[in-house]
Amino acid sequence: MAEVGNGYNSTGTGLEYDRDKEVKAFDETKRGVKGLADAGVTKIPRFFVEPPEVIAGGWSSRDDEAGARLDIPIIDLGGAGKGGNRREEVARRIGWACETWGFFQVVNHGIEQRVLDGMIEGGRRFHELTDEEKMRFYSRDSKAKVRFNSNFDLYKVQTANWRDTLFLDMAPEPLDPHVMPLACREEAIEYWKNVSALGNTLLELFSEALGLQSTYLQNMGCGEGQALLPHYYPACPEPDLTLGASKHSDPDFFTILLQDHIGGLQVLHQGQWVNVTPVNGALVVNIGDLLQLVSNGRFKSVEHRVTASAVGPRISIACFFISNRSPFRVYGPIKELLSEDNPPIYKDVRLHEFLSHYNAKGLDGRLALDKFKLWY
Ligand SMILES: O=C(O)CCC(=O)C(=O)O
Ligand SMILES: [Fe+2]
Repeated sequence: MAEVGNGYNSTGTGLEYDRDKEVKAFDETKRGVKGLADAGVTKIPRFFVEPPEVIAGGWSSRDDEAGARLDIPIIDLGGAGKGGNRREEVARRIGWACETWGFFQVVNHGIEQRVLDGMIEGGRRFHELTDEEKMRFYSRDSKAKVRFNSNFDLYKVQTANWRDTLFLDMAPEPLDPHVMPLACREEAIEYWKNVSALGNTLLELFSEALGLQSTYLQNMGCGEGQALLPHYYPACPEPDLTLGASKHSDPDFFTILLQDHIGGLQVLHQGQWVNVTPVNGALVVNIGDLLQLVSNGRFKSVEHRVTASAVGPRISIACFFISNRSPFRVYGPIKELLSEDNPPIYKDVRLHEFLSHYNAKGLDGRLALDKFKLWY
């Protein structure tokens, strides 16, 4: 049967379309999605086309019952430093946000606007390098501490995302600045110093919100590893057919995200997609699967996605807070949080077991943590 258009049902079994070959050819250009956008494609390749039901239902902000626009909580961190007059109140509010939304934005976080703007511009500069300069960093080797690619899970997933990413593994081993692209080196180092300090403050606040000693989560190594990911979402010629990032939850303890003014990030809240409206100067914080696991399900790792847009490029910088990657380190529900009324719902799991599960599946939107649930 002849294949029509670029519909999802064109699965690559037809004579005219060899999906694997097309995916490989795309990868081998080492130009990423930006290469397609720059070439002026008016139709996106079929392996980017999502089934319509995957895209449906989420283009606008959800309204609450009173008709007001619903958005994730915004938390003012002013006065929330150690000994600050708002510390307790802020810890409580963060605890509430982590239990109900798994996502919130922070303002008055102490990182200068200049540093935020510099990081966005650095990310832009990297992705807008000439193909030749950028290609030198193209790699799918997850051991490479600096790597650029499009769709880290390109060969594992059904449908690719309209996005390119630079990965910078900043910690626990310090990253040699000389291996970082000059286009964003200074900006990334400065932003990372600031964002890792904010990460430490958040870990203290998360600990306090859980009723634990301030240093509890830090002592568990929750923020020892940090990866900085400048993402680039080019303008898309057919934004209704694909996504910038598929529905997923983050396989880390938590993430701090800096986004530009374009928007497109959506959070799944009570079964509906809620837009995360860009707020100038704010940072988005979300709980990852490992914090859901160690908090025994109290903090929620919530699924999110990024829509594609005809307007772009959109730039965002994710900072993943992971552990020190010692493969045999075991994470499980924190004993102090457990009781007869709150028995463990997750198993203790070795980090390598946890991560290999994620590496095998890519961003596929399934609730990965369920695999580590205890059977009752
Ligand atoms: O770009 C965004 O807004 C979200 C990125 C994201 O979800 C991720 O890096 O895990
Ligand atoms: Fe994410």
